[in-house]
Amino acid sequence: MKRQHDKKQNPWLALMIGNSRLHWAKFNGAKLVEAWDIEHFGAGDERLASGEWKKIPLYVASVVPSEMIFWQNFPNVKIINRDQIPLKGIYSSLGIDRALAVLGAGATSGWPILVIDGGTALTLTGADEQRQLIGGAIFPGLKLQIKSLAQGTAALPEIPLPSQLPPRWALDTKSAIQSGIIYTVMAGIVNYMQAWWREFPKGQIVLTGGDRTLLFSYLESLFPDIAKKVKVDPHLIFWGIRDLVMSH
Ligand SMILES: Nc1ncnc2c1ncn2[C@@H]1O[C@H](COP(=O)(O)OP(=O)(O)O)[C@@H](O)[C@H]1O
Ligand SMILES: CC(C)(COP(=O)(O)O)[C@@H](O)C(=O)NCCC(=O)O
Ligand SMILES: [K+]
Repeated sequence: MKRQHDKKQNPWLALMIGNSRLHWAKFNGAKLVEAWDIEHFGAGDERLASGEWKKIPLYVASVVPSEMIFWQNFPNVKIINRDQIPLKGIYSSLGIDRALAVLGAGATSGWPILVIDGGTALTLTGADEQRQLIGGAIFPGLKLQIKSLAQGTAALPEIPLPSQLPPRWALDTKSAIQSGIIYTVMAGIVNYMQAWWREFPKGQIVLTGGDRTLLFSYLESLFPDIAKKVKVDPHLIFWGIRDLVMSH
């Protein structure tokens, strides 16, 4: 990527296209000034239509290939792809969001680093001190698990996620779904965390994604000592993009 702006304070935009939402950030140089999420195919951001915003460099990464077609033609767009990510051992189909989040987490918290991204899918992605991808795991995110039960059964409704840990032993359908999804997800995540710390005792763990706050509050209730060692950062992907933009 060629540097488009010599002055350290110049504005630029970052867009991460996820499977549920578009994640936007505006930077002045290395400083993030604003971040916001918008729906796919929802009301667009009217600022983008303004002439001023069209002059600002826009760095786009996407895990939804069909959405990239629209943004490719946007003025001043730089597409971010896997070849630009300074991590070793990246496999050819690794999600660019996972690669950027690990890069951003390592750049801000240090290495080895494990990122747990509670997005549409829940992903775990680790890298060691040599910035070598260790690997990770993918499973359905909280909302997707709820939706899949509602879609695949006759009697199960699509229920909301509680902001606090629900009771484990449920006596109604809504609570039973909440319990089943939340306790199994948390047990699974903690199992991965413990395996991570066995292999990398000084390794960092950072939670991100749309469900980060919920996941962290469940973690604090269930495993307070583990929660103390885990960070939460909504902007890991943007720190990864910043790392690429500022180093070129
Ligand atoms: N306003 C919202 N719209 C959609 N999902 C949301 C919202 N607020 C929180 N979430 C949660 O965020 C998760 C999606 O995370 P997000 O990081 O936006 O996904 P992606 O990066 O895959 O687009 C869902 O599981 C959902 O529970
Ligand atoms: C696993 C993902 C669907 C997660 O996407 P998200 O939930 O953030 O929208 C995405 O990172 C992806 O499409 N990955 C490709 C497969 C892989 O990473 O191995
Ligand atoms: K994500």
